[in-house]
Amino acid sequence: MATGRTHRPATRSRGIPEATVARLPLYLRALTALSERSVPTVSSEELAAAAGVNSAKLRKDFSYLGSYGTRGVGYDVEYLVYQISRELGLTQDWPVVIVGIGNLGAALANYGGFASRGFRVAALIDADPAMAGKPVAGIPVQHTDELEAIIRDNGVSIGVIATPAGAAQQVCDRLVAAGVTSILNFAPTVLTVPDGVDVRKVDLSIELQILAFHEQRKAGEEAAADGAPAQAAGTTNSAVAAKRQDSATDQGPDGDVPAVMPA
Ligand SMILES: NC(=O)c1ccc[n+]([C@@H]2O[C@H](COP(=O)([O-])OP(=O)(O)OC[C@H]3O[C@@H](n4cnc5c(N)ncnc54)[C@H](O)[C@@H]3O)[C@@H](O)[C@H]2O)c1
Repeated sequence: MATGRTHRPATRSRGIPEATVARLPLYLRALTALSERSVPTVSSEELAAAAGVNSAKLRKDFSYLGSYGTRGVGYDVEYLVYQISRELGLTQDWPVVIVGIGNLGAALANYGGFASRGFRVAALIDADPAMAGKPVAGIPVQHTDELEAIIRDNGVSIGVIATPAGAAQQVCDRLVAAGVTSILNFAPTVLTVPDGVDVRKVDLSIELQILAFHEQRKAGEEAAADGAPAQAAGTTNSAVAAKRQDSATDQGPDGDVPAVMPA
């Protein structure tokens, strides 16, 4: 059914570049921590350091939001939290379904960080009939037979896939056909979706491979410093590492929106 991956312009319709959008959650996380400590204002340098972003880049990003701060005072923390939350669409409640309630799906269901950021776990869905009705994180698991009705009844637009890779495309197709337009995919496979559907892929093993690449390079540099012949850095992983510097990317090797930007 699906014919191609999502192609999105580098700039959103309201004129905010995708790279800026990808950094907004980093600012929000840092600002939320400041807000919890009742810090009223923050300088661009302090906030940039807390978010792990270059301060000139931060000022440029905030200019897209129309937020320029006050010279000598900095940015108003509460107002910036509100502004970024509004920009990210977090001032409204987003019902989310998780499909595949095994080790990972159950861990995600139990994660309190979704609700505190405006993502309500509306339903947990699994194909195993033995799991139907069993509560996970206080929510009874529902069978996949009910997937379409669950999406419709809860007005769900975001689906999380935590099934084995072999089932992920079929689950994705059903979610999309039922009306889901954003998918967070944890299964180690590339999903094919129609235009208008956004897919974000999370793969911790890719992150580990990138760390392995850096470990290998560090070992090579240390060996070179000790006078030994330098190890050929990244002979197996360099292509992956060069492409994937982010923790949650658009799926596919051509993912262009790093979620964690280099400083
Ligand atoms: N992205 C990451 O960093 C990361 C980390 C760990 C695991 N994973 C992946 O997440 C997935 C789940 O891992 P796990 O350890 O929880 O596996 P698991 O075997 O514990 O759970 C998988 C669950 O999916 C259900 N399921 C199977 N087919 C289904 C279908 N068609 N519809 C609905 N539910 C279905 C199973 O009944 C089971 O409950 C795997 O693809 C794994 O590779 C990704």
